[in-house]
Amino acid sequence: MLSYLIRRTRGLMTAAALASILSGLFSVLLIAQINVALTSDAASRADSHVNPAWAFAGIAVALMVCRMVSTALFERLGQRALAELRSFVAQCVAETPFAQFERVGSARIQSALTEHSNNVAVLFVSLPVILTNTVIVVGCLGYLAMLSWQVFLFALGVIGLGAVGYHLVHLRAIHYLQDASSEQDRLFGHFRALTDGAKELRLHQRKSRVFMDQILGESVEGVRRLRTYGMSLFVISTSWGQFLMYAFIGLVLFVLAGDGPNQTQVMTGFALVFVFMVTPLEGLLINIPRINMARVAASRIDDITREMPQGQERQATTQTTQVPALQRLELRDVTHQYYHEQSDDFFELGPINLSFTPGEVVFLVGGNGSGKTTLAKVVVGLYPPEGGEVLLNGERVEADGWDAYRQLFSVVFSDFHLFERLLEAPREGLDEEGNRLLAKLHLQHKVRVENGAFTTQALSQGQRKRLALVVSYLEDRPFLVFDEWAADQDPLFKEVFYCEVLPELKRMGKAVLVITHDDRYFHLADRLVRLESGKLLAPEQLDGEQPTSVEVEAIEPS
Ligand SMILES: Nc1ncnc2c1ncn2[C@@H]1O[C@H](COP(=O)(O)OP(=O)(O)OP(=O)(O)O)[C@@H](O)[C@H]1O
Repeated sequence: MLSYLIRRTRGLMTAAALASILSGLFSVLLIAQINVALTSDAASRADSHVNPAWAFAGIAVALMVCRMVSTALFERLGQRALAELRSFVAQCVAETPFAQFERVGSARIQSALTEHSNNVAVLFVSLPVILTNTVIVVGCLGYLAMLSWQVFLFALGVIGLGAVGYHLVHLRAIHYLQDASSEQDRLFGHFRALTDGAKELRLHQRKSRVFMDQILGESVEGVRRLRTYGMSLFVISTSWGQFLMYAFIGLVLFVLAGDGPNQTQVMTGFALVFVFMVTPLEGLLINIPRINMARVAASRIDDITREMPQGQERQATTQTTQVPALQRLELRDVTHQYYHEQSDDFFELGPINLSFTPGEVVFLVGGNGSGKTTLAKVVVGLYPPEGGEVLLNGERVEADGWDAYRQLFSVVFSDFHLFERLLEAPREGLDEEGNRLLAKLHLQHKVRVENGAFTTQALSQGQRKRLALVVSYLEDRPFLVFDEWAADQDPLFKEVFYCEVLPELKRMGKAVLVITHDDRYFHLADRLVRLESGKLLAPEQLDGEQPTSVEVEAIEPS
């Protein structure tokens, strides 16, 4: 992921790196200039071709410009990286098969979109510091080599010793940071429970306490502890590096210095360069951990996006597929399986044999957990069948055809989501048509459609479901699916739904699949199919008996 981002921004990155390196070089030149000014006498200053004051001023201005350019460019790169990462993860989420999306889970996705992406972007803020400071440290060492090669070799030895210690501690620190990232993914799930379960938590003191202290609290604490361990190790290695630095200065000044000629000049040069080098070295030691944090975050994003393969879903966001015509839709021996990790067992749907035709209203009934919603997801192509096949107008839907296939359907799931805007392509009269439907569902005084958006969504759950019904009407797809739509409607609207809306959809030639428990209205179905433990019951077994997987044919209204 990091190398991908760096590749994507190669031009800007090279310019920013160049500016950082130049600013490091100018810093070293500046210190050399100061040292010359401090240690040279008036005669040699007069001999010099360039006025030292002007040279100093020129270098200082060049340094300022390079610093400004490098920081501004890297800041820009950081924001661009953040935007690219977020778009990339969002794209993966939008394009991955739905079952895969469910397996990854929204908590990890949230974590990737926020915290991990931020940590990667921080890298770009740290990079100029690291580059500039590396050049300063290397430049200062070079300058030291010019002053005294013995001291230079000694300095290299000390830096080598520091690097080994630093590296060993880092490996351990990264291990802690990786554990902290995994815990943080779980923490995002708890944050979601904190907001989604706001009502339940307020109603139950004990539940709230256990959740806050043991679940959320322990997770927050876990992230804190692991991050603290990791970062403390970084601090230890940073302090170790600083100690070595001062030990080195002490040894050079008080042990290695000796009493040679020009000793004061050499000593002044050493002291000046050392003191000048301390801050960049500290900057390096502080910013290197950020690179590691960014690496850990990037590898988490890699893991998450790798688990969301793209491919057959790709067309979803890159092109608009024509809604195919519907003459007949058939499921042949279709199966789908859920694996439950905790209990190590499976829920098996099917084999299912079922067909649908336009202008037909099919009711799907069955007990809780019998697999109705799962079957609806299979019918609409959210779960392409693991076994068996789906035939659209007599032709098998192939792996690359699912995205086009899904465009047949408009669904109101029981856990539906209402987007703020009506996202289907704007068309003539969309607002008027929407407002007509709102009036039909007695919502005209609460909400209106204006410029392709609902004026409010602050409505009751039942009212919001009516809005979702309006949306699916407006989408005008050939096949509509309602998952327990009427469950939270009052009797008046149940009546409107079953006795007006469904017959109207039938008249319009739509195929309709209605998941329902409203046995009062079962007689209105053209066909009733019943699921039990993932299997369709044969029509003659509707009053009980053994489930089998057979084609379910029309049941005459009783
Ligand atoms: N995303 C999922 N991952 C794993 N198992 C699931 C998932 N969704 C549903 N299941 C399992 O599949 C079975 C059928 O669930 P499904 O939601 O299809 O039933 P349903 O008939 O619609 O139930 P209800 O009437 O309560 O809505 C359940 O036992 C459930 O545990």
